[in-house]
Amino acid sequence: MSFNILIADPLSEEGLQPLQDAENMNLVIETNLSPEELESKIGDFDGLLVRSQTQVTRNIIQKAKNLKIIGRAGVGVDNIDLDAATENGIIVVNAPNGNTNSAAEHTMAMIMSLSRKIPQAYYALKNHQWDRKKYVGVELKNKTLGIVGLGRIGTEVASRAKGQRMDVMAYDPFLTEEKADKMGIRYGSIEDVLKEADFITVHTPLLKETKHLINAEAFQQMKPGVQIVNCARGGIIDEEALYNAIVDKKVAGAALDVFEEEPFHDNKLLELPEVFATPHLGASTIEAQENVAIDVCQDVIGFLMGDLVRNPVNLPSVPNEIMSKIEPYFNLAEKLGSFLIHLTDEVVEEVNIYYAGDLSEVEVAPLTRNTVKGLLTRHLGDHVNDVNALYLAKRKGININENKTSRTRGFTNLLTVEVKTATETRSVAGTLLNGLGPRIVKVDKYSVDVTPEDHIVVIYHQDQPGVIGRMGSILAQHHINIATMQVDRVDIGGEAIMMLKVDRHMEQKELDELKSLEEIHEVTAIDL
Ligand SMILES: NC(=O)C1=CN([C@@H]2O[C@H](COP(=O)(O)OP(=O)(O)OC[C@H]3O[C@@H](n4cnc5c(N)ncnc54)[C@H](O)[C@@H]3O)[C@@H](O)[C@H]2O)C=CC1
Ligand SMILES: O=C(O)C(=O)COP(=O)(O)O
Repeated sequence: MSFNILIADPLSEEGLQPLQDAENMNLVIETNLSPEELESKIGDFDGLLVRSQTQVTRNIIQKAKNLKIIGRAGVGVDNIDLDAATENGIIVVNAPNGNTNSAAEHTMAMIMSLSRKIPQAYYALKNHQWDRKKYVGVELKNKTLGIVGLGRIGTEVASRAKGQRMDVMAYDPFLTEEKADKMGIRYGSIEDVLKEADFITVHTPLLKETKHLINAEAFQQMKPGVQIVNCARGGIIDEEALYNAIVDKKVAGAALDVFEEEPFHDNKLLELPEVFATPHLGASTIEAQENVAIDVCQDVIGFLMGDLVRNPVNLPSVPNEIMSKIEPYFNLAEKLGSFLIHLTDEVVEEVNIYYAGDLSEVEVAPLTRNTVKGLLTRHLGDHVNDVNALYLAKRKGININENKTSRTRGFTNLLTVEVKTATETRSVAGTLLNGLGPRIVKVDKYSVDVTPEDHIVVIYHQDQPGVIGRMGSILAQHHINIATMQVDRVDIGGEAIMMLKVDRHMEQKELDELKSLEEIHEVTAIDL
C-alpha cells in the first residue's frame, strides 16, 4: 500500500527527509496553489502538509475524499477548518515545540529593535539621512514587559526578558500567583498587564476569545508611550484600533510579524513611522523549519502506518505513560462495540460504558472513543474513525456515558458496554486476560468465554433437550464447521444462550433456517 502526500507550503528539505526515505510515501511538492487548484487536486492525496499560508477550508476538505491526515509544520492551526476535518474523520497534527525558540528569539529581536528604533534608523541611513537625535531610544532594563499568553513561547520570552533585567508581568488563564513567583515574574490580570506595561507582547493562539483581545478599549487602559509587539497571530490585536492609538500618540511604537490579512502588499499601519514589521518570520529559521518538518513527517508516517500520533490537534493527546497502560485495551473496546451493535436492529439512544478494576484507575477517554467507533462501524462503515467517532455519535443523537465502577465480577479488569434503544437494553462485557488476550465474558445476563474475533453466532433459545442437535444438523447440511461452542442459562427450562464460533461467514438464508426452529428465538451472526 502506498500513500500520496501533498506538500502545499515550502518545508525544509532536510526536514522532509523522513518522508522522502519512507518507501511507501509518494511526495508531491506543489506550493502556491490557488484554492481552486488545491480543491481540484486534493482528491488524489492521503496526506496534506502545510504551514500557515495554505488555507485548508471546509470546501477543500469536502473534496478530499482520500485525505486521512493534515500535518501543520508549526503551531497555529487557524488556517485549517478543524471542525470540517473532524467531521470528515481527518486527523490534524501539528509541530508545537519545534519553533518555540525561534519565535521567542524573534520576539526579543522585535522588542530590542523597537526600544532602539533600529529599523527606522537603518531606513533613514539607507535614505542618506544621518540623524542621531530622532532615533533616541529607551532602555529595557527596569521596564515592565507585559506578556499576554504565557504558553511555550510566552514563557521563553519571559526568561529572555529577565536576562535583559526587565520586570516581567504576565497574564494567562492558567497562570497562578504561585507559578509566577516560581518563574520570578509577576502575575497580573489582563487589566493589570495593560495598565502597568511599558512593552506588551501577545502570545496567545487566535481563537474566538482572543480575536481583537487588544482592541480600542484595551489601548485606552494602557500607559501613554506603551510599545506593542505581535509575533503570535494577526487579529489578536485590532489593527484599526492600533492605528488610531498610534495616531493619537497613546502607543509609541509597534513591531508586527503577523497581520489580519496575510500576505499583503499594502497595510496602512506600515505608513506610520512608529511601526515596523516582518513578513511572518517568527518560525523562519533553519533550525525551526527542520524541527517542525521532521516532527510533522514522523507523525504523518506513523499515522498512515497505523501508529499513534504524538501531536494530534483534533484528538486529545494522551501522555505516553497513560497510553502504554490503556493501549492493550483498544482492541477489546472496539470489538465489544462492534459485537454489541449486532445484537439490536433498533435505533440506539444511549450507550453506557462501565470501566471496572484496573480500568477504573486510568484515563478512559480513548477507550470510549474506540468503543463508539466499533458501535458505529456497522452502519457507517469505514467513514467512522477515532477522530470523528464521538462527533458522529453526537450528531446521531446518541448519549454516551462513561462510568467507573468497582464491580469487577472477579476479573482484574472488566469493560462492560450497554446500549439502550426505545424498547430494549443489550450489553456485553469483556476482559483482557493476562497473557491470553481479550475475551467476551458476558452477553446480556449470560456468562460466556469467547475470543472476540472471527465468525461468532449468538443464538437465544429455549433451554430444552434436542435444540443443540437440530441446530448442529442444519449447520452440518451447509458444511459449516463449529470451532467452539458455549451454552449458558439462568433458569432451567428458561431462555438460554448458545455462542458458537464457526469457520466461515454465515449467509442470511442459513441463519433463516436456524431461526425457523421453533425453540430458537434469535440468531445473530457477527464477523469480527
Ligand atoms: N510568528 C510566528 O511565526 C509564530 C507564531 N506562533 C504563534 O504564537 C502563539 C503562541 O504559541 P505557543 O506559545 O506555542 O502556544 P501555547 O499554546 O503554548 O500558548 C498559548 C497560551 O495562550 C494562553 N491563552 C489562551 N487564551 C488566552 C487569553 N484570552 N488571554 C491570555 N492568554 C491566553 C494559553 O493559556 C496558553 O498558555 C500562537 O498563536 C502561534 O500560532 C508560533 C510560532 C511561530
Ligand atoms: O507555527 C506557527 O504558528 C507560525 O505562525 C509559523 O508559521 P509558518 O509555518 O512560518 O507559516
